[in-house]
Amino acid sequence: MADKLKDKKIIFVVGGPGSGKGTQCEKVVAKYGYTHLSSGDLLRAEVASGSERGKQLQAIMQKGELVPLDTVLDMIKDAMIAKADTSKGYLIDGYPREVKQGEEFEKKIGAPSLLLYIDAKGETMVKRLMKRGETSGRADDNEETIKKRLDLYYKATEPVIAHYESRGIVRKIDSEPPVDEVFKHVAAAIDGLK
Ligand SMILES: Nc1ncnc2c1ncn2[C@@H]1O[C@H](COP(=O)(O)OP(=O)(O)O)[C@@H](O)[C@H]1O
Ligand SMILES: Nc1ncnc2c1ncn2[C@H]1C[C@H](O)[C@@H](COP(=O)(O)OP(=O)(O)O)O1
Ligand SMILES: [Mg+2]
Repeated sequence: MADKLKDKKIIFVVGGPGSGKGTQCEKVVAKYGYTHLSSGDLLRAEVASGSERGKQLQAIMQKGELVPLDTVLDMIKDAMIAKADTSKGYLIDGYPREVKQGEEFEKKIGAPSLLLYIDAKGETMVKRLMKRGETSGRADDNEETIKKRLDLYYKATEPVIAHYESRGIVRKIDSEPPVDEVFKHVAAAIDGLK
């Protein structure tokens, strides 16, 4: 089955909570027709299903912690396979969140051609998440959980960027400007892919 994923373009989209990963991914889908898979969205869909596993995931996410690696990776892989016949390539949003996740992904699926590093200041991310929390209904968009998510991002996820830098596939995108401005740089990075 995983053979279906051979030779597909893979783009990792990495950045802090509220940095704008999901926003930029939607624009990439519209312009380039890539398949957008957000690990957070996949997990929230499992929670919404009301399954026993969903209840366990909800408790972890509400605390701002990472769910077990195998759970997320299996979900991403299944979703990739489900779209393989029609997909030009994949935007993997919110994964890897730690170096080990990247290593396991490469063992089971394949190597990324590009890592988009969506970068915003801590205070910007907090402001955006507090605003998003007014309407998102997300159990983790509250002050206490946001702080934990940010701490975990700096501790566990930032090292992911350094890990891929030596391969020359990291493109750092300043996500402070307005959305369309940020997207120009995202598009330039994708246009640079062979
Ligand atoms: N460049 C930007 N300027 C202003 N607001 C932004 C920008 N990018 C995203 N946002 C807003 O910030 C919030 C978080 O964006 P989102 O794409 O959900 O981030 P992430 O997926 O990285 O958590 C959203 O409410 C979004 O509308
Ligand atoms: N790759 C991953 N590994 C472990 N847990 C993950 C994960 N991706 C998402 N989660 C869990 C923990 C996160 O705090 C929560 C929300 O993730 P998200 O929707 O990607 O957040 P955001 O888009 O705000 O960065 O889901
Ligand atoms: Mg998101």
